[in-house]
Amino acid sequence: EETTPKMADTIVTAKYVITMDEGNSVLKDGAVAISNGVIMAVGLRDEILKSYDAAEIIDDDNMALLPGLINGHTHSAMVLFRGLADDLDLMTWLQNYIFPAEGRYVDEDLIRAGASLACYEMIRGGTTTFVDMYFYPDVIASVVEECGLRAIIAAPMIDYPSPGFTGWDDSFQAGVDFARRWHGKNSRISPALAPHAPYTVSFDHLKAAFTAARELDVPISIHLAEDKAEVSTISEQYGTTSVQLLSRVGMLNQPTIAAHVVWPTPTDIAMLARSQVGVIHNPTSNLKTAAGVSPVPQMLKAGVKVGLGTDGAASNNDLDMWEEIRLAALIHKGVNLDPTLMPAIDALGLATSGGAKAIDKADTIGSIKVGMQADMIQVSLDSPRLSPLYDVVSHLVYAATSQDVVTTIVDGQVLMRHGVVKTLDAEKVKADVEVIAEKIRAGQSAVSSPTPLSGDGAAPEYNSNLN
Ligand SMILES: CSC[C@H]1O[C@@H](n2cnc3c(O)ncnc32)[C@H](O)[C@@H]1O
Ligand SMILES: [Zn+2]
Repeated sequence: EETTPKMADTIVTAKYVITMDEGNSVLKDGAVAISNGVIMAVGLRDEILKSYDAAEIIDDDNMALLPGLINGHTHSAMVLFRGLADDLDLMTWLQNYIFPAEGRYVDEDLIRAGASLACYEMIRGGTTTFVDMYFYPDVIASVVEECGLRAIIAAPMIDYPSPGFTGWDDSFQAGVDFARRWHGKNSRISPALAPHAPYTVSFDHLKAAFTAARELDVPISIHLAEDKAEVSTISEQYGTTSVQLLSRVGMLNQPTIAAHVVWPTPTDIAMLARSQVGVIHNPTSNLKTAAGVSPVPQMLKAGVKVGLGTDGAASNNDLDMWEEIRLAALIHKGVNLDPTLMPAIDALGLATSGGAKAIDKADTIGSIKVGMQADMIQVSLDSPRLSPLYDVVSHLVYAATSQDVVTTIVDGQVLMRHGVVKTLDAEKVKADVEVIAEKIRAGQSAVSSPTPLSGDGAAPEYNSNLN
């Protein structure tokens, strides 16, 4: 008996639909119907095409369809500092090179150009949600509004003079104002507060950020237990660990996105497992700065929510989540001498369903299920390097690259099709970046050596080269 097809906005078909639902089901010859930015049906291709009609039908051959990737920690506009300072330990990199460069060059123009380049790179590579922490968050939010991505944008708070701020008081006030302005303004943009790290924000100020976040009903984003220098500093200053310091502050009982967590103690891991903290693993950045390797399998076993991130492109040096997925699948096998750790599906989970849990958004994104937001990507399986195919998840984790992503959809809106980003003009993005890069080149050639720290425990010299 003929029934009238229901109307959808878009139907996307795929040879494999990798749902990342509770059972990690993979649907062969499947399809998804989207209406008003939400997934209204998931099923077999023939059934969906019989039951639904749509203005746009994306019915390409040989595709994997999966949830859009979630980059749980980055500093988008730092793409402008890509390659500026490499092969350094974290604190030397940060204090002697990056903080001074930020003091010298970061302004609204840099942030607009950098965030646009970062969003272009993320859409191209299949990232649909990112968690950002950087200066001028209103500018970042306006770029995200225009390009169609989804983001948690955390306003920076730090005790030292930094771009746009003379110190804690005005960074705190600006962060609170930002959160108020963007709360509920755009369903794709969630504001957050970002006290930078336990070693750059005092105990009282961490407490103030926590109290404000609770009152404003927004999450916290923070760097935590990243390297051994931080472990020593916090131990000397407070006689405890960074995780337990956050516990004293009360932050473990508040939705908190904690980046890195390379050096948790067993007690820290048990506390994190009972907390509202999501940990974001940043394997490339941690390797490059020689911070170490986060004990992710141990945290997952204990029940900690773990997602995946790139960190900024100045320590990565790109925003490619496929590289992070592969590294997360490989590195823990190697350091633990155990090939069964981090199987492919678990590594993919860090960037999708698990990442959504870590950033407290699992009820809306991270899996392909009826009622979820329509954030999904198509990966072409046509490349010779993906042939032959026996196990699609194995190929996505161990063989695919960001260049294999051909379609990126957020909130039902097609941001990239056939590998062409539709919401940002690549030529304009590159031209705008080049204007800023020229200023940075000129500035760097005028500075013969990095700004040194003026002594043990000196404040980061953000503004040392301003004026
Ligand atoms: C206050 S805005 C964010 C601030 O964080 C700096 N940053 C970038 N990467 C890292 C990292 O791995 N650890 C600590 N801080 C980092 C960035 O340069 C900004 O100053
Ligand atoms: Zn970071």
